[in-house]
Amino acid sequence: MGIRLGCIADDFTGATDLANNLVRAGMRVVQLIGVPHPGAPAPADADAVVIALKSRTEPAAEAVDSSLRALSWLRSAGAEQIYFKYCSTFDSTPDGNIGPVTEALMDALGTDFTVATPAFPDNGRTVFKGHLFVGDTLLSDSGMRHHPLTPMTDSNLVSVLGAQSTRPVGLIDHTVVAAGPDAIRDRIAELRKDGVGAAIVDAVSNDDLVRLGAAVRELPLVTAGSGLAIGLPANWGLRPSRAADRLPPAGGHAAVVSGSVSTATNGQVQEFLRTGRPAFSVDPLRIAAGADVAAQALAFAAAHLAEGPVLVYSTEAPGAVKDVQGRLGAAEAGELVERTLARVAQGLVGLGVRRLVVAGGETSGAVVQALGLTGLRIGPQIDPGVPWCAAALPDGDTLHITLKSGNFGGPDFFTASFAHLTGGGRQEGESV
Ligand SMILES: Nc1ncnc2c1ncn2[C@@H]1O[C@H](COP(=O)(O)OP(=O)(O)O)[C@@H](O)[C@H]1O
Ligand SMILES: O=C(O)[C@@H](O)C(=O)COP(=O)(O)O
Repeated sequence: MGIRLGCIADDFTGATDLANNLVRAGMRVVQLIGVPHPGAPAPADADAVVIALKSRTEPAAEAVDSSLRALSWLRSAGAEQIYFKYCSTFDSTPDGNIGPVTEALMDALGTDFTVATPAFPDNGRTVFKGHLFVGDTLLSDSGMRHHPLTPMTDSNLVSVLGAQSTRPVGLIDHTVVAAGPDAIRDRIAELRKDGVGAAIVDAVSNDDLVRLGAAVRELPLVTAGSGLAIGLPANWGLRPSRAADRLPPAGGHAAVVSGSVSTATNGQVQEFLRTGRPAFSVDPLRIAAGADVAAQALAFAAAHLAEGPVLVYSTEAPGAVKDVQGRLGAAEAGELVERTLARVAQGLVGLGVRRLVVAGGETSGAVVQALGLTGLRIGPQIDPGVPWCAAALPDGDTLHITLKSGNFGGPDFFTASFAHLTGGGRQEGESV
């Protein structure tokens, strides 16, 4: 039998976030890094496969191409329904990539309608009357308005998605969602008749997502943040279970690599620094000036790894990031930092790090690719949306890794996360 749910995630932290929610809702999930070769067999015993792409900030045509290749592989693996996962803060630009990828997947699947909701109430993302809230504030008032690559300045998702789509975008509002799956199905039929291609769906609670999950059972394509995942496994008779989240015991040194400039990550870096633990700051302007910052970071790490987790970070507050972008260009600065942090991660593994926290979706993509990881096994949840994972390094050794979405995780995530791993991982002298 093939897989049931085939998922395409537009970044790597988003992929583990989705896999985590599916596992918790009872699915056996395999996460693959990038699109497998066309003939590669589907993993045995998986209910869902999540293909992690780094397509969120690619040019739209490239994002469409990689998403369609992922779709083609997932269909050949037997997927009965496709889930396009994007960020719970709807990270995108007027050029895409949520709209273009959604429409390309719809065309390839021969479907005229899909739903769109980034709601993830467990992490404070709710959608009401089509407007996205991050905690108590509108998206456009949240830290996301300063995002270096995908600044979000409009909270009205009907207009945000509309600007990226050729088809009309509609709304399934909360009165309908609250009325249950039949009411949602009726509204979908109505919107379809009006020629609407995609509808933003309100959801302010997990119950809303469960109702939506039941209502979209027959849709070939759903698009969402990771929240909708809690409502889908039940469509195949699956129930929540903790059996799927056990990982092998962890060992080796611990380190954190942070290229996220999100508000929550800034707080986590500040908290780590406040505790006086070893931390190395990566300055993009020094990289641009030709300094071998990766080598310097690794020399620092080598001297401090025995003390406990070492942090290497480029995380800065919005003002400093804007300044760097003004001098180097936003894309260029991003790439420069990602390349450096990926080299740092490679070097850290060379120094014996086997428990690695990576913060930021783009950063995670660069790190995971540089480490040559091809798949992740999903382990226990640290905070909503963030699980520990285990991966085989190219030499066969096991690396425990967590890919932390920028705005997820508690203030002490960079130390508290390590306590969620079992095994004799702690090093002598380590103070976590
Ligand atoms: N100090 C910095 N100045 C400019 N750009 C930076 C800086 N630090 C990180 N970046 C870049 O900003 C982007 C952050 O994106 P990401 O890793 O997805 O995390 P997040 O979305 O949480 O901010 C990456 O491309 C990263 O390389
Ligand atoms: O849905 C989410 O918020 C996350 O899964 C996610 O995709 C976050 O991306 P980054 O903020 O770039 O880590």
